[in-house]
This record gives sequence, C-alpha cells and structure tokens, in this order.
Amino acid sequence: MSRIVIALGGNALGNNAEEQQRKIDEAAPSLIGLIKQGHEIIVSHGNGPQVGMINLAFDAASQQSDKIAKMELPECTAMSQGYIGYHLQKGILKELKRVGMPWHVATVVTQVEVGEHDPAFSNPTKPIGAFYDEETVQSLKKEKPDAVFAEDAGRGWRRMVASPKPMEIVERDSILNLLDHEFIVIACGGGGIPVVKDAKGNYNGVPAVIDKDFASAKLAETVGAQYLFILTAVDKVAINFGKANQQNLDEMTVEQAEKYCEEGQFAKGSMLPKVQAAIQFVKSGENRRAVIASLEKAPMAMKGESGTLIHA
Ligand SMILES: Nc1ncnc2c1ncn2[C@@H]1O[C@H](COP(=O)(O)OP(=O)(O)O)[C@@H](O)[C@H]1O
Ligand SMILES: NC(=O)OP(=O)(O)O
Repeated sequence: MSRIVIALGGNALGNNAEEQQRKIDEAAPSLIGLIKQGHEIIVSHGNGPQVGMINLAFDAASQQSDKIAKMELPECTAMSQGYIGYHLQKGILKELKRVGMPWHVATVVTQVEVGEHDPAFSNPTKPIGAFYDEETVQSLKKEKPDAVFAEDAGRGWRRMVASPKPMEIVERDSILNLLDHEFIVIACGGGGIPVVKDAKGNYNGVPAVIDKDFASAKLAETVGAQYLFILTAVDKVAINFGKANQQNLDEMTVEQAEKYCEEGQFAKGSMLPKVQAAIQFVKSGENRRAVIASLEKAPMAMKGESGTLIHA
C-alpha cells in the first residue's frame, strides 16, 4: 500500500458550481479506484479560476452596493477551499456509497505559511480568474490600474497575482490525525491560504495565491507520501508541446526533467510548476515518485499504463 497525494487542477474543475460538481462526480471513480487498489489518498486541488471569480464577484458587487464589501485574496481562497471541498466530499461520499466502502471524508481549511519577504510579492506570476482577449484587458486595466495581466501559456490573458513558495502547513497535525483515523483528507486547496507569522507567533493572511502544485509537494513531504499525483487535462507531459515533433514522455529522471526545464520545454504558470513540484518531491526523500497524468486515467497511471513518471 502507498500513501498518495493527489493534486487536482483548478482549470479541470469547470466554470460554475454545476459543472464543477459534475466533473468531480465523474472523477470520483478514478480517486476511489486508487483506494480499491489498496492505497491511501489525500486530495488537494487548484483554485485559479475560482479564486479569481470570487474576488471579481465581490469587487463588482461592492461597486453596485455599499452593503457589500470587497473580499481580499486570503478570504477568497478560504471560500474556494470551502465550496470545492464541499463538492469533493459529496462526490467522493456518493462513490464510496456506490461501491460499499466505509471510509470517511473531511476537508481541512488549510493555512500555509509563506515568507514575508518572498521575492514573489514584487513579481506577480500566478494566473487567476477567467481568460480574456487583449482588447478586454486594456479596458479592465482602466478600471483596475493596479492589476497585472499577462498571457497564460498561449490560452489567453489572465490577471496575475503574487505566488510565494509554501514553507509550512499550519494544520499539519490535524491532517495527520485525520489520516491516522482512516479519513480521506482534502487539504491545501488552492495551495492553502497564504499566511505569514508575526512577532507574537500569530498568523495573518497575505494578498497572494500559492501554487497548488508546490503546496501539494509540500503536503506530500509532510505526510510522508510515497507518491505525488498531479492530475490535469493532458495524459502525459510532452517535449516540443504543441509542435509537429511533440513527444509525449512515459517517464523522466529528475536530471532529465531539470534539463527540460532549463531548455524552456514547459510553459510557465501551467506545466512548468507541475514538473518543478514533481522534482522537488522526488528529491525530498528516498523512494518518492511523482506522476503527472490526466484525471480520468489516474488508476491506469498507478499501474504504469498512463501518465509521465518522474523518478530519481
Ligand atoms: N510541455 C507540456 N506538456 C504537456 N502539457 C503542457 C505542456 N506545456 C503546457 N501544457 C499545458 O498545460 C496544461 C496544464 O496546466 P494547467 O491547465 O494550468 O493546469 P491545472 O490542471 O493545474 O489547472 C495542459 O493541459 C497543457 O495544455
Ligand atoms: N492555486 C492554484 O495553483 O490553482 P490552479 O491549479 O487552478 O492554477
């Protein structure tokens, strides 16, 4: 039996609540498929589209009514953890009931400590919210002059926010306790709520969105997982992605992965953080492996029949 941390992509969760629940319901058999194979799973998820939508919704509503206040990014991530966790709990419980497996599920609202002076605070690189065309971005910039927008991996323009590196998971002991009691734990959603510790040892939220792939690597290290599964919309990592000579990779060593990163084979803000997080996890201890695969083919990836394996 292996302990597996599974990171689900925010972009794979759809654009509204109904779509999100449907996609999670469709994904649940793959997740439970891993438990049926005898493994223990911990689930984390992205929130890029969702955190941007929540933040924008409160901005827009506060302009319409003085009864509605703006909502800052840490609170927006907390909200996204709540409603994505709720959908995951429902979808996973429904599947567990269908296959007659007596497991429990719980979502932990998770704070993740980041460095107050992380250089990311002066260089926003994390894409959030919807995709825009360049013309729309010009008009949005007039309304929100401080907002930064940039092209996201050839898919359109998106708002960019700071994405500091995760250092510690504040709710570490709660997560470990739930795992000891045979819970399927959902944690570190949206990379976790970014917090910094003050001089008195208290935590305070900061305006950023942590990359869920890096947070998931930290979670996998923290719970002593043997595997980190990063599930997204493609079956395998590719080199020369999108070109005539695209080559899908079955596996790569950490050394090969580092070389491909240096060559610029992986798009920033999409595949690059996944490969970097995989490298970080594999290097963090012995017998640690990472798999980047599609959500639908997770059980196949566990048997080595799909996905890209990253190993020492
Ligand atoms: N070299 C590559 N190999 C495979 N996919 C790539 C590569 N470079 C960029 N991509 C794109 O990255 C996407 C995954 O990133 P993203 O959608 O941001 O992830 P998430 O599922 O976490 O939201 C893939 O669906 C694919 O379109
Ligand atoms: N927080 C985060 O990394 O979300 P996505 O995976 O949706 O980009």
